[in-house]
Amino acid sequence: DVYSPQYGIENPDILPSRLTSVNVSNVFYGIMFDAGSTGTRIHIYSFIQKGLEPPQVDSEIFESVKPGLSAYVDDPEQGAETVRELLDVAKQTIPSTHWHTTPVVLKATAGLRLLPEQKAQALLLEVQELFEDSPFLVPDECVSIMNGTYEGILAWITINFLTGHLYGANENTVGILDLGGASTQITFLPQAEGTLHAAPKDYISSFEMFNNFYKLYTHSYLGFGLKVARLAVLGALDAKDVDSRRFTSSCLPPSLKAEWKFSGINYKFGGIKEVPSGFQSCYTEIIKLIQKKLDQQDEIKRRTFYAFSYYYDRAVDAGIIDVEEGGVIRVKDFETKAIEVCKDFNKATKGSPFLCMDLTYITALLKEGFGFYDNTELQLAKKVNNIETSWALGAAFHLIQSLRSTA
Ligand SMILES: O=c1ccn([C@@H]2O[C@H](COP(=O)(O)OP(=O)(O)O)[C@@H](O)[C@H]2O)c(=O)[nH]1
Ligand SMILES: [Ca+2]
Repeated sequence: DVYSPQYGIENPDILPSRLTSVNVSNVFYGIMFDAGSTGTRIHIYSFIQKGLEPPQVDSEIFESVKPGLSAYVDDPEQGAETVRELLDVAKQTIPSTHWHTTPVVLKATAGLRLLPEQKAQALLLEVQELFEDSPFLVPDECVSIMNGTYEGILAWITINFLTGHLYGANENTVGILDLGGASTQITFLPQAEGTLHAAPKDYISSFEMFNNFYKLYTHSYLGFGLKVARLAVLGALDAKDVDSRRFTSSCLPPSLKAEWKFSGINYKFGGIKEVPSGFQSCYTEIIKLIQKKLDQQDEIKRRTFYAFSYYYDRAVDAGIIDVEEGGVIRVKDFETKAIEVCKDFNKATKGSPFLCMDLTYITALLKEGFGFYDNTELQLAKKVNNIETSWALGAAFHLIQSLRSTA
């Protein structure tokens, strides 16, 4: 793909009619749907652009519904209905004069990647028909499954844009860690020459955004998202006799018997009374799923990483960070909390019986998977400057850029 952004006046189709002079600030909108494995979200952005400068984000409206599209695997119409509800928010918030110039796009991630191709396509087709019947601008490939490389790159673009690292000097860019329900991404801009050589070839991707060129290290690990990892720990992934079995793990309260629904399937699960439960046995269980499965780069131990999605949510649930503030933590804070939670299931797992397992998984993923030090600092952030930390903003920028270059 080659992107050649052209700022300003080239494309009357996607810019508001007020754009007649490059000296005037211009407002325009973009709608990005994130069809994740655990939920569907709409991001409605308003952008301001001055002259030939790259666009700035003015504001974001964010709404979400659960469960995700993949839960409607056998009822695509109902799945599209959840998207319609969110699209109504866009109609309520974007001035109708701008509807026909506002692009609407949906990108699905790991939940749909894991479905049989035909079922995923049926869901996407329903959504596409919905978009085509809407008053918004519908670009080519308005509805698709995003590849994991883009998921990482676009989240990296978002965070570095929001933290002011995108233009000019690249030395201080930050890395990103995204932990979804079904997949997880790591992305950073290598500074060490050795990283570019040591990395598997397909982990290095070149990307152009707003006339800057980036050579990024990025990879999406399918099946390593938090919720699919739970199924892996329980031995329930691809199990045949799901209805008749109860899946167990030492990462769960020993006396627990419960049910859990993911991606439309109901799982019976519980703890084990016969063997010792707790952090050590849980960690041993989980390490088997992680060891030697992920690429490790030495450089990441010394770089700044922003971590969000389930890294953030579970840190909040565990009381490591404040739900509004986020903050800087160290990798070992997840481990310390995991040990505490796994020791006293009754005390600490109110809310979720999975907290011990999830914190232990996150600890193992960071240390044994990516190879972070105990002392590596992580920036936990849900929003930066009031905008969601997610690949969606990067995807909206990318969309604007590609619409302009093909106009
Ligand atoms: O705009 C968003 C989108 C997702 N999430 C978080 O992402 C995780 C869920 O991942 P998702 O459903 O996107 O799964 P994926 O398809 O990425 O594996 C949860 O922690 C959500 O809170 C978020 O914080 N903001
Ligand atoms: Ca996601």
